[in-house]
Amino acid sequence: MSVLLKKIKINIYSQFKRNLSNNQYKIRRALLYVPGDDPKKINKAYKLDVDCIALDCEDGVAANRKEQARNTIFEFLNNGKPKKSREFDWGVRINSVKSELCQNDLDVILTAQNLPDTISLPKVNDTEELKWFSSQLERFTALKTKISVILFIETAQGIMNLKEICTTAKKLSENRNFEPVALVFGGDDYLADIGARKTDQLTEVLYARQKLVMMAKAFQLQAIDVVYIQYKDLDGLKQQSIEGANMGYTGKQVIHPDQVPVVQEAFLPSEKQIKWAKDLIEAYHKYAASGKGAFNFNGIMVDSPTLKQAENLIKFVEVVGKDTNQ
Ligand SMILES: CC(C)(COP(=O)(O)OP(=O)(O)OC[C@H]1O[C@@H](n2cnc3c(N)ncnc32)[C@H](O)[C@@H]1OP(=O)(O)O)[C@@H](O)C(=O)NCCC(=O)NCCSC(=O)C[C@H](O)C(=O)O
Ligand SMILES: [Mg+2]
Repeated sequence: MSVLLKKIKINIYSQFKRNLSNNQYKIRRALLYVPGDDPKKINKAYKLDVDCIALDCEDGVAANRKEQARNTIFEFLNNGKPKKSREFDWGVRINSVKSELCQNDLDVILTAQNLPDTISLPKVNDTEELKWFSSQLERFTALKTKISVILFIETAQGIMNLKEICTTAKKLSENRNFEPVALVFGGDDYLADIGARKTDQLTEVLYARQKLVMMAKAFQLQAIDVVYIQYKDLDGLKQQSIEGANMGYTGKQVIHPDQVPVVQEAFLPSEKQIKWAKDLIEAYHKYAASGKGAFNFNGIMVDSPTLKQAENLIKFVEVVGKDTNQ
């Protein structure tokens, strides 16, 4: 970690702690899918420096291997969360409510000796599905503490009903044993659902991609961006990751180990951006003390929204630093 980054951490650590909604905040820059029926890939994922792993029962697993996947994941859960040099999110992606595989997945996953940190629920279409899912969770007495849930929005219905879905998730979590922590934009499923044709610029999903990030922020949830399936093209991945970060996304879905460092790096602000933010915050407070709300900062007008942007950036750096020792 650079000297600059260390200084920033020391100076404003207490401020960050106050600003975070709770100490459970986990960084989720890369969310790596690992096919649940493939022990070799699971062991490989356990050795990677990755923020977030989703042992997959859903689309990474063939229809005739679903049982194999949930039983393999059950064994890995029973063996316990692997020790890594830093904290990471140990999750399972189950099948969607509509698939009719969801209940079987939960029956196996939630009766393991060790529960995952997070359940990913794909293809959430409406609040009825969420109510059904949360009522299913009530059956598992092992759930003594709230389990984190990542909601996947990847259909036209899901995008249309997004506000109600988020409102219901938050409301249900007040009395039920789960906590919504993030929204994922399942761009590939969404494309298929609306019958769009994929372009490099993703203009065909722009509205949905922006709506998801806006709604996530409105409900204090993390926003996890589309998957980049050309997994050998790391330059293209970097470019799309930076684009997502610029839109307000805090992470991205990944499918291959080589994608992990590229994405995790792309979601970190650069040293130049960190210095800009730090200098701006200092200047803002200096000018504010002398009674100025807006001022010239290196040729741009700065006022409170710009201050907030700089603070967001520094807060993000702090959370990453705390979780990853970077
Ligand atoms: C895409 C792959 C099928 C490619 O697999 P493979 O040909 O085996 O790749 P490599 O030979 O380059 O692999 C090198 C080593 O890395 C291991 N590996 C590969 N992928 C993973 C992984 N995901 N996790 C852990 N380890 C992995 C290989 O075993 C090799 O290991 P070694 O031999 O020891 O060196 C494959 O990458 C893959 O299956 N990826 C996951 C696909 C998947 O999950 N798809 C569904 C998720 S995407 C999605 O859901 C989209 C979203 O919902 C939406 O709607 O948009
Ligand atoms: Mg999908």
